[in-house]
Amino acid sequence: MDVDGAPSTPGKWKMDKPLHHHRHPRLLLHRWHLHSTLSKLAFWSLFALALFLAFFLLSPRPHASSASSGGRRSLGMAPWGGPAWEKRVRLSARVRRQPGGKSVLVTGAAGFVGMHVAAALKRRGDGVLGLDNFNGYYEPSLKRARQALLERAGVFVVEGDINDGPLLRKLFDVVPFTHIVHLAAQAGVRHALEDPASYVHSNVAGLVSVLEAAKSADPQPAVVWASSSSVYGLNSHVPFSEADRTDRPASLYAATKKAGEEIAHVYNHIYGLAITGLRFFTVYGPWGRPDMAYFFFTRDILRGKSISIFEGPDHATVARDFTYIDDIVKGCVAAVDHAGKSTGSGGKKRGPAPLRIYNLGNTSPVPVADLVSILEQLLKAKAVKKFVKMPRNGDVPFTHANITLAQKELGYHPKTGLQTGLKKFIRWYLDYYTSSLSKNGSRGRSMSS
Ligand SMILES: O=C(O)[C@H]1O[C@H](OP(=O)(O)OP(=O)(O)OC[C@H]2O[C@@H](n3ccc(=O)[nH]c3=O)[C@H](O)[C@@H]2O)[C@H](O)[C@@H](O)[C@@H]1O
Repeated sequence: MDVDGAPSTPGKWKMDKPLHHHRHPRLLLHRWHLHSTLSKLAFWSLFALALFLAFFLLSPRPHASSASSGGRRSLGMAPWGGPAWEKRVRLSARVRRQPGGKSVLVTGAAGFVGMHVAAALKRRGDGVLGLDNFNGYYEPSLKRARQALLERAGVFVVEGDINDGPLLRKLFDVVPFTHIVHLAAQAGVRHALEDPASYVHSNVAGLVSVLEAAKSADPQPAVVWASSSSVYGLNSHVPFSEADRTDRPASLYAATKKAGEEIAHVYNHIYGLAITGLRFFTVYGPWGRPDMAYFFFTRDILRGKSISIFEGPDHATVARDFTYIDDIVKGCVAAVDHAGKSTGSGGKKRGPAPLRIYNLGNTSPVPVADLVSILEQLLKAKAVKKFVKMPRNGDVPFTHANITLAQKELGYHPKTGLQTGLKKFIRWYLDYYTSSLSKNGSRGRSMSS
């Protein structure tokens, strides 16, 4: 027998196929050749199909975070590399203000927090390079508008994915970054029910990819990255302090952020990377994320569409420690300045390096119903409200940050109350979407936060 199971001699074929015994032997020989050829063809076609499928199944998935996956060509991403591209990368990352100026890679730079942090670092004279995969989790046009704003400020946002190891290595070949501010992630608590894999892809695999690049770089950068208040999960000890339990996440999103904190421990322990995790508490403000409640409540109130306000058992209010973007940016910049130094080189640890976690919240939780009242007042429009029992979707009933540690070690002092912060958001929202509608190409002219 040969590989496709065809008999090795025509005679044998003839014996195995008595129905053909009356046919001429040459005809039988011809038929056998034909059969053998077809069988081989079928075998190799199947083999090629299997290879093709395996390639697609094993390739990194093209979605997630404001920056995540290999396959940049299949994503239609701009190709990277080449002298002109390297020159742009170098120029963007060049420190303008010495001494003490930093050269920072900001992942998720076309995201909400990423754009604000990249702009703030650039403003003070640091060299800043952005990285973002511009995925379609929400309005890509909003991400492009943020990118345009950063480009005008002198920040080049490389279109690429945090899971693209060769790209990250290339960036570190071109620029010896002193810091990475890693903000690329698959955000949103409730969306994890619909696309769980995207959370693992961006928040677990993507983080590992970034830390791999950081640990191999020489010199190693210090890393500051976004964890989340959601890691407190079912913790009921208020206000939430960094010492509280975080082993009872209520959503897959929270679980991936918690996993990130453990992964950070590993890279600090084995490779001497200085790593600071920041637990953000419901960040809001101009250029925000359309998947967040304050944002889509605004849109729906203006359209006269009903909004659902979640309630706990016995109509208990659901509350969040809403934190204004400018306060968060100050916390991130301070975390960069206090990040300490990684001690390793060439993938080897040379000594202990700092590993820290800080809450960045506002310390004054506000019920969601009150958030809606403020929006109504600012928009001068009545919301069509539906009070509904909080679905089992990963949301937790309340968050409340204890920020003592960040106050003490980072000098973090949030200043903006919800009323003031939402006023700035609404001003931006109306400006952005009005100029978007008028299509005069001038939207997002200024940073309104
Ligand atoms: O602080 C955090 O760690 C997290 O903050 C937000 O998550 P969340 O606080 O759930 O923010 P929203 O999705 O804007 O929800 C705000 C509040 O509105 C409530 N809500 C949401 C949606 C809705 O239709 N109705 C409603 O009452 C939620 O239960 C929640 O209490 C972000 O979406 C996460 O990416 C981030 O990590």
